[in-house]
Amino acid sequence: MIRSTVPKIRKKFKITELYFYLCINLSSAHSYCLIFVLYRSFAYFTVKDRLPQILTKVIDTVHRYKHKFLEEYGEEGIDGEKRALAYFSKLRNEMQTDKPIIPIIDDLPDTHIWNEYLQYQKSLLGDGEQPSWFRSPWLYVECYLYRRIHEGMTLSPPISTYDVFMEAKNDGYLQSENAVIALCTHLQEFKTNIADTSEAGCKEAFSKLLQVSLWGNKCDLSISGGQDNSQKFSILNSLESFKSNILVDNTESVWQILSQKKNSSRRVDIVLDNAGFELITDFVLADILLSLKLATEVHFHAKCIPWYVSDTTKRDIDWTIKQLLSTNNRWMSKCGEIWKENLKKGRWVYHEHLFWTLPHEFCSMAQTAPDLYSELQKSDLVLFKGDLNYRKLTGDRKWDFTVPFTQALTTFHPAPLCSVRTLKSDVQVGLKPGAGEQLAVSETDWMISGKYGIIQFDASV
Ligand SMILES: O=P(O)(O)OC[C@H]1O[C@](O)(CO)[C@@H](O)[C@@H]1O
Ligand SMILES: [Mn+2]
Repeated sequence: MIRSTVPKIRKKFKITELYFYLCINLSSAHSYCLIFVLYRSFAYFTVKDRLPQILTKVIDTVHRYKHKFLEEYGEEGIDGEKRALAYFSKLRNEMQTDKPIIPIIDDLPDTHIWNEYLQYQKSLLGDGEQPSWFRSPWLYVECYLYRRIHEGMTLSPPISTYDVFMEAKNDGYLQSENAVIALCTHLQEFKTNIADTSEAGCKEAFSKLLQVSLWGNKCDLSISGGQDNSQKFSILNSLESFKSNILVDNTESVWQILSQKKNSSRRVDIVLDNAGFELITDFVLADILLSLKLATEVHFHAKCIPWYVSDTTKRDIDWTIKQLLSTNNRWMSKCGEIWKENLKKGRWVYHEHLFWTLPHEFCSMAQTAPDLYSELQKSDLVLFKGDLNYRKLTGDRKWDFTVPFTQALTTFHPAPLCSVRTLKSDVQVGLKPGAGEQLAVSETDWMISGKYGIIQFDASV
């Protein structure tokens, strides 16, 4: 059991407890209710069903690419494919039979950090106990799975650099094309009249695009187990009706911080989440930040390795801009041109750091990745996109719903920051007394359905 070093936490169901109740107490009548509650935990469902489903899709993808590997690398490509498939089948078996978590054996810059973290997990258990797939914190095992998938490819040359989620990410973008067109059109048309737009009009435009970026976060391929989860229609017309689903809306504070010194140099950082439609919504937001002179530089932080199926890597950014440039839709290609130029001229800056693909909570960033922490300290506002970032911001603990966001962040205060996230896991803070409980009465899945969202700000540094 992981213990928090911070006060006022609610105990989180650990997979450990759950597994043992299921195995040992199934016949005991008094524990029946408990089993039921635990059995319904999202963590358990994720590790038992969703992660094996994702891994099965990876196996299928690598298998389907056999001919491409043969074409590209000859027989060695086939050997690589076989090695990767054997690795993934073994990994799936380890996960499904609750084998101990084993050290990472590839030789990448983060390998030793992962192995030290495993030692740390061991130290939290009793003597002789081993962390295993069902006896470890959810955040850790889920991140570990993606790192093992990366290891599986790394150890399978010559196909090592192939992104096993690339196809799903690309398809997600292509299936969202109508929504992308609507958004690019909206942005560029707004910008043609920007000089005549009042302060109130600018604020409204910003607020709208911040909401679009929020709802763009519904489209992740991890929650859907790798299945299509694209945005099929424009969300611009639905914003008004979605507004009541924003449980914490600190847009006003975000606006205040950005508009107070308009025209002076200001840096906004966006810690990106998913590629596909969500990435377009983030680019649109970054574009309006510059166009409204709310920021002079936007810094993007992406993942160095394929992660949580749909998370954005450098390849996804390049691919997305290429796609925009190659269409014959006027506004899409215009967006592509402007965004490419922004990156070239340094108005948009791309960053990668391996800390984003570690299992660590963000409150350990200052120790584990001091260079990244100092980089974020240069920012006037850091936007954290998505659910996984929220879990890491809050340490993925079962906080009381009413605990202030600033308290759940514990020591993580590099700069004013804002989480823009749809709820897809069972952690939420900063709600009004009774609000969470009331939602739970009518919608048991309110924390995991993606129907609700937050724009949650914290200014303490
Ligand atoms: O892309 P996001 O918003 O970080 O969501 C990732 C998903 O993966 C999860 O970790 C569950 O697998 C949830 O937190 C969330 O549903
Ligand atoms: Mn994601």
